[in-house]
Amino acid sequence: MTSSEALIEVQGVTKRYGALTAVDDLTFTVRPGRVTGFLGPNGAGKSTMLRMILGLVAPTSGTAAVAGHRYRSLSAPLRTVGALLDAHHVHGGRSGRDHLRMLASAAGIGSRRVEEVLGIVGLADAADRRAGAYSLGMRQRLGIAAALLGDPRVLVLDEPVNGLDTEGIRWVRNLLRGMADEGRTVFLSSHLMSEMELVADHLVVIGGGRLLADEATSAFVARSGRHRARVRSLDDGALARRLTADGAVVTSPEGGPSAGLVVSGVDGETIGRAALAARIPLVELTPVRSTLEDVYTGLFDAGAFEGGTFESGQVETR
Ligand SMILES: Nc1ncnc2c1ncn2[C@@H]1O[C@H](COP(=O)(O)OP(=O)(O)OP(=O)(O)O)[C@@H](O)[C@H]1O
Repeated sequence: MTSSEALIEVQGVTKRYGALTAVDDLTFTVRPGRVTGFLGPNGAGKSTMLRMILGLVAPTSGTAAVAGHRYRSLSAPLRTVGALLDAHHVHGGRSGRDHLRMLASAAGIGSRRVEEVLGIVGLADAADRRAGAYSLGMRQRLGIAAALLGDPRVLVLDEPVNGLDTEGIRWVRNLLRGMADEGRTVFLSSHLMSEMELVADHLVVIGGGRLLADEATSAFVARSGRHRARVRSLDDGALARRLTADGAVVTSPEGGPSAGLVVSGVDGETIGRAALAARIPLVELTPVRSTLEDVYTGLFDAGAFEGGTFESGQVETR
C-alpha cells in the first residue's frame, strides 16, 4: 500500500438543498497515519460531508475521493473504507453475529473475519443475542465491527463514541490510535471536544459549511494565545481590583472565596508584579493551559460559526 492510496481528498465540494447551502466549497485532504477529527457545531455540515465521501449523497459540485476514486467507483468498497454512520441502524431481529455475517457475505468476506472483528470489539460473548436488545454502547461496538470487516485502510466514523461509557470511550480511543499507528487513515466527527483533543492529531474544523481550520490539534489549540492563570493570595478581593485596573479579566471559579481567582489577559509576570506592588502575598500562581474547547468557544464567540447551533450542554467541561 502506498500512502497516497489511503487519502480522503475533498476538492471544492458544495452541497445545496434548495436555498440552503449545507456544505460550501470545502477543500481538504485527510492523510494516513494519524487520527483526524472533524469538528463543527450541530448543522455545520459534518454528516452531509461524510455522506458525500461515502457516496450516499451527491455533491452539487466538486469531488470527494477515497483512495483515488469516488466511493461509488471503488472496486472493493468495504475493503477500502470502513464507515460508521448511524449505530441505531441495525436490524433488531438479527443477532450481532448474523448481522455481521450478512454484511460480510455481501462483500465476499469469510465468516472467520466476522469472529475476528467480534473479538476486536469485545462482543464475542453477546454475539448470539438480538442486536435489537443491545445497549447503545453495544450497538456502537457492532457498528465499529462492521466498519472493520474488510480490514480497510480508511475509516470514516460519525460520532463513534456516542453512547459509550468512560471505558468504552477509552477503548475507541485506543482502537483508533492503533489503526492510525498502523498507517491507516482515520477520520471521525465528534462534538465531545475534550475527547477530540485526546484522540485527534489533526483537525478539520467547519462552521456554516465552510472550512475554518485544517491543522494539527496542537497548532489549533496554541492559536488562542490567551494567557490564563489560577491565582490565590492572602487578599483576593484587593488583588482582583488591582489586576482589573491593570487590564486583566478576573473571575472567581466555583468553590467559594477560598477557591481563588482565574485571571486572563495578562501574563504571570504582570500578576506577580501587581501583587508585589500591592503588597499582597501570593499563595498560588498556576498557568491554565487553553483547551480545544476554549479555542472552539472563542471562534464561536467571534461569530465564526454563524448559522450553526452550538449545544454547550453536550460539551464536556473541565
Ligand atoms: N436531506 C436534507 N435535506 C435538506 N436539508 C438537509 C438535508 N440534510 C442536511 N440538511 C441540512 O444541512 C445542514 C447541515 O446538516 P448536517 O447534518 O450535515 O450537519 P452536522 O454538522 O452533521 O450536524 P449534526 O452535528 O447535528 O449532525 C443543516 O442545516 C441540515 O438541516
